[in-house]
Amino acid sequence: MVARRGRRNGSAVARELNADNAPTAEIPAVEVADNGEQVRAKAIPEAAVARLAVYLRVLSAMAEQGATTVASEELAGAAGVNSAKLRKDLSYLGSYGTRGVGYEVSVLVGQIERTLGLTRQHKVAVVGIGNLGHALANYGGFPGRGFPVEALFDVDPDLMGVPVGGIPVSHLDDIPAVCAERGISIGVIATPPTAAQSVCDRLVAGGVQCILNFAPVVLQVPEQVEVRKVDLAVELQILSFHVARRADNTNGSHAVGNGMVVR
Ligand SMILES: NC(=O)c1ccc[n+]([C@@H]2O[C@H](COP(=O)([O-])OP(=O)(O)OC[C@H]3O[C@@H](n4cnc5c(N)ncnc54)[C@H](O)[C@@H]3O)[C@@H](O)[C@H]2O)c1
Repeated sequence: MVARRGRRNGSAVARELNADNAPTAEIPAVEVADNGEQVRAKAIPEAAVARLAVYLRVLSAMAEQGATTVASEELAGAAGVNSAKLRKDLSYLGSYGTRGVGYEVSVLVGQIERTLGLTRQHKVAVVGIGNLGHALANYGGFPGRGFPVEALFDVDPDLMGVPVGGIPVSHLDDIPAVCAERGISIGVIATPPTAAQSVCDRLVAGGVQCILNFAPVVLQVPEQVEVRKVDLAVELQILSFHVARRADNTNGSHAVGNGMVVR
């Protein structure tokens, strides 16, 4: 992950957080002390934060199937990481498991949810209801993970009032009022790049604290607003790099038997 900063209107900064996982970026974890106060705990590397989200998905599926405990090897295998990395990641939460038993699924789910700030719902608005926006608005998997889509915006007159995934599309100009009224905390930008900055400004004016940006453009935001940029082309380029590296026979994957590897 790369954080870029730039100046805007004097004190405001441009901040763009890319979706790749450079090992240096760290996120301070927040813990709840015995007296209920939130205290800063150990910083967690950005890449580990991304893996925590994967562990949570796997653990939630295990809990649904009735599992109460899980061995680190089993959780690591299901999450596609090696168990040393898993144990290191969970140690950031102060979770070390019990020898011979492993981790208590419900306890670990609670710890990861608290660390990722998932103990409350984050309402999402999607702006730009074209190909990508339609897919995101129709995707049923977000609400169950704590991210209900509660508002949709576009400028296309043909889309105004039309429900997509059950939510009627509103006009771009209504972003600040609707976001403030519905308590939207995450804005997803799926507009053409030329429109992305003005969309972003409206989301920020509506009190949105986090932006997930699919448009291929760097956004200027106030310091307190978090931006993540999603670029599938970059992911494909990273895959291409690994394929090229494998062709050179220099990759460092760990064999775990039967020719399979975990990463
Ligand atoms: N990051 C990725 O991996 C990835 C993948 C696919 C697309 N994209 C990007 O996502 C964006 C959307 O792609 P798409 O294929 O859905 O495009 P699309 O043309 O199908 O949809 C864009 C939508 O944005 C709306 N729009 C235009 N100006 C607007 C404005 N000012 N305010 C609100 N809405 C506005 C249009 O009416 C349209 O409905 C593009 O920027 C594209 O480059 C990124």
